[in-house]
Amino acid sequence: MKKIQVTILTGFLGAGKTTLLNALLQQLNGQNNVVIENEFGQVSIDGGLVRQYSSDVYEISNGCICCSLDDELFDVLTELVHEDPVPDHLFIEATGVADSGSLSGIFLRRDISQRYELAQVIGVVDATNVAQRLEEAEEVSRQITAADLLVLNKIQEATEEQIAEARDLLRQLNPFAPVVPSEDGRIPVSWLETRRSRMAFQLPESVAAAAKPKATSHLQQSDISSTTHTFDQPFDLNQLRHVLTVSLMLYAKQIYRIKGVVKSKEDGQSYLLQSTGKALQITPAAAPLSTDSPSTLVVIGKGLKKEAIERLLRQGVAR
Ligand SMILES: Nc1nc2c(ncn2[C@@H]2O[C@H](COP(=O)(O)OP(=O)(O)OP(=O)(O)O)[C@@H](O)[C@H]2O)c(=O)[nH]1
Repeated sequence: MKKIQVTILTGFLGAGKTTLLNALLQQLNGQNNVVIENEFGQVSIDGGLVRQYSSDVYEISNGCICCSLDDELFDVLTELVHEDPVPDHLFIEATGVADSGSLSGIFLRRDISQRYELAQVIGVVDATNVAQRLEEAEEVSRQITAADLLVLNKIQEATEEQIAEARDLLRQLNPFAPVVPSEDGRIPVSWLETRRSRMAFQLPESVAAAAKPKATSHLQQSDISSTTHTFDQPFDLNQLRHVLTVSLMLYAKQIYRIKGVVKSKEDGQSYLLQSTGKALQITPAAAPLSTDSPSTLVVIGKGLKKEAIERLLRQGVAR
């Protein structure tokens, strides 16, 4: 029986996993691919973005699938093998703080490995900030170490020194994985061809240990958290941009990521808002994103205080 090929995308918050996934799906257009989107916040934003390129998207929000191995992920994996036709390829976008070792471990369990083959773990790295992120968040080195292929993304934004330093760090942490540079997640689709993940050769005992549901999730141990903010009133986008640009400079060590949809007072349209580090993008939403409120923003970082962030965002609401 032909097994479903699995590619796991890991990488820290905002490194470019969704961008890479969309770039790959565009190139694979017409193939029978399925996507599982796992997001850190309570509200899924990426699912809507990926759905532009794949109709078969399963969303698992509010929790890491590497921590809830017995729940939603298993349900989806069980459902997929009953699809007709059975998908050829499953892409899983892990959350930015996922433990890729545990996630890969699931595909080595005997019941799962009968129908699925872990082809590759792709680690996405932001060339402009990987050195800093390695110091700030312990998840980053684990994600890099567990990858079969490392995509060094955003190289057009990075200096030559940053790229050289990033390459050195990646080589030290993971000498096995080829490093592919990319702009906006674009890599040749040939990198997906017939591979078998290095993780697929782990010893059965270590696999079983890795894939065991843990009493406490690593998110409970991590000091990274998310807050979700919904607004019925539209925003003054210039004002919001100003407030956020200043805040991202001031709180660069606390706010890792903001993403969501905001409605503009000026033209009544919805805009996609994304920040990674100090970089902020507000662009027209290409497709309607299914959020319950006209504006929904998810903020991810360390030591976040919901009320303070809410006050800050409200400064961007149109008067
Ligand atoms: N300038 C620039 N921006 C990029 C590039 N690749 C991705 N981005 C932007 O970086 C932001 C984060 O990209 P995503 O693909 O959503 O990152 P992610 O890793 O999926 O993020 P999370 O799911 O939140 O962990 C978005 O605003 C992208 O448009 C790039 O090569 N250059």
